Amino acid sequence: MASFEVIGGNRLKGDIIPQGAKNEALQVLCAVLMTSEPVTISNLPDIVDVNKSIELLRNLGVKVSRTAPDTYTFQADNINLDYLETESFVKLGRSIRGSVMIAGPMLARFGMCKLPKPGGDKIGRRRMDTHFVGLQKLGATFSYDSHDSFFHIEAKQLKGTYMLLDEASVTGTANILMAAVLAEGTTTIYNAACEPYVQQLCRMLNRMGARISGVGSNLLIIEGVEKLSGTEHRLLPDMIEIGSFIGLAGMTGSEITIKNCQISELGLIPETFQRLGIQMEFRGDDIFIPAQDHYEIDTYIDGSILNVSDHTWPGLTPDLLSVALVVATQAKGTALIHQKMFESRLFFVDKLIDMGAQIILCDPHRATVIGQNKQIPLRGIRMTSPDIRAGVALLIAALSADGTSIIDNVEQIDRGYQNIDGRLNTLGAQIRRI
Ligand SMILES: CC(=O)N[C@H]1[C@@H](OP(=O)(O)OP(=O)(O)OC[C@H]2O[C@@H](n3ccc(=O)[nH]c3=O)[C@H](O)[C@@H]2O)O[C@H](CO)[C@@H](O)[C@@H]1O
Ligand SMILES: C=C(OP(=O)(O)O)C(=O)O
Repeated sequence: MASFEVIGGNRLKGDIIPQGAKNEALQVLCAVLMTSEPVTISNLPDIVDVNKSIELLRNLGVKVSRTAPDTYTFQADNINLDYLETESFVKLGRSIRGSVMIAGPMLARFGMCKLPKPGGDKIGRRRMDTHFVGLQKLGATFSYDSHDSFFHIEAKQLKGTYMLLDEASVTGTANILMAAVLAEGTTTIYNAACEPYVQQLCRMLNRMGARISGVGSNLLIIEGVEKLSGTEHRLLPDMIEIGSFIGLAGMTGSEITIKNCQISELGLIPETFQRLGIQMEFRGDDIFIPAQDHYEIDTYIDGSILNVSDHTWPGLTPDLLSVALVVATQAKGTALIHQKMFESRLFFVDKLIDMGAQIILCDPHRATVIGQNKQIPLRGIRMTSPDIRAGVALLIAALSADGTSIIDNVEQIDRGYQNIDGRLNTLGAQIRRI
């Protein structure tokens, strides 16, 4: 198990380029299975989850060639369905969330898919019903083996239909959408997720010959086509990494420019951090954050306490609430952090409390944070990263703290942040991998 030793208290300075988006990568990598022609994807981050997805594709028989450090060409013209029966598939499938998104493409192209319950963060219940109910509505038959947690789905011919999803699941929408693209007739998906990840997947599929309209809304209409062709696709910058860097800059009083952010795709993320008191300027497509000795949390118009909560897109993504929470600990003022979607994502506040933060965990979903206005800095301690975003929030806390911290289990952070220690050290951080 790897750890970071972090010497806190340094101000960072300089430019940083966000990596390509992890959660978009996991979707579009599965979409290469939709055609026998070459698909080139660029701006792929070199992170554990993406590399595991690529390994999964390679093991399925996809030809993979790396043409630049962040660019790969994939050709799924000779898929080995027997791989789905192997131990290697079970192990790899269980280790990442993204593996679930092979279901839609495999079903559409090969009439079947088997897959183990996917991995990803342990942040509460992560049910898969929306995925499989949607695929069943397209005509697939489905079974689940609770002994080995295996899903099995098959269909001779998928048929378009109308469906109203019971929740706007991000990966569920991607799965159903990919199956519907090659179904016979028209599919309407209402209450579809519309995160930039899903929008990018739709744009990529349309370039491959799909006929999807309503992109960016929660009503997708898909006219089925017989086959798709190859394409080239570039990932958006990772909006969660951009939000993490904004929080890092505010918390450590650093002057940082985050380059090429595609600001128009960030939704409420910049505004959320502005309301927590972090100043920023949009300079073209860069976000400049000036060094700030103090920052103050906004209140509502009537003076009541700010509530930072997640919502399906275009609401605030749940993946940034841990960072927002840590930022609030050193602000002037009080905020309620309300994580509506996941019930086990706020427990990491124990570590922040050990560092000296003033937080009341009201229940598994809500924490009240009383900011210290940087008058009492956090103290460095030893802690373990429970999940990817709590891990990065703890790293930000450690970088702002007095003294040295050790963060264990940084494999969680490595799942989604490319060379985070190296990149932050070039800005003046002191992080050592031990
Ligand atoms: C690989 C990937 O892309 N992972 C992301 C994806 O996971 P993933 O696609 O697995 O998450 P889902 O969108 O399916 O759902 C996330 C959680 O929110 C709940 N839920 C969801 C929609 C809804 O309208 N109401 C509701 O309560 C679900 O029951 C579940 O507990 O989306 C999550 C929600 O943005 C993000 O945290 C994950 O980083
Ligand atoms: C929860 C996350 O990822 P995953 O769905 O891969 O566990 C995340 O990216 O914050």
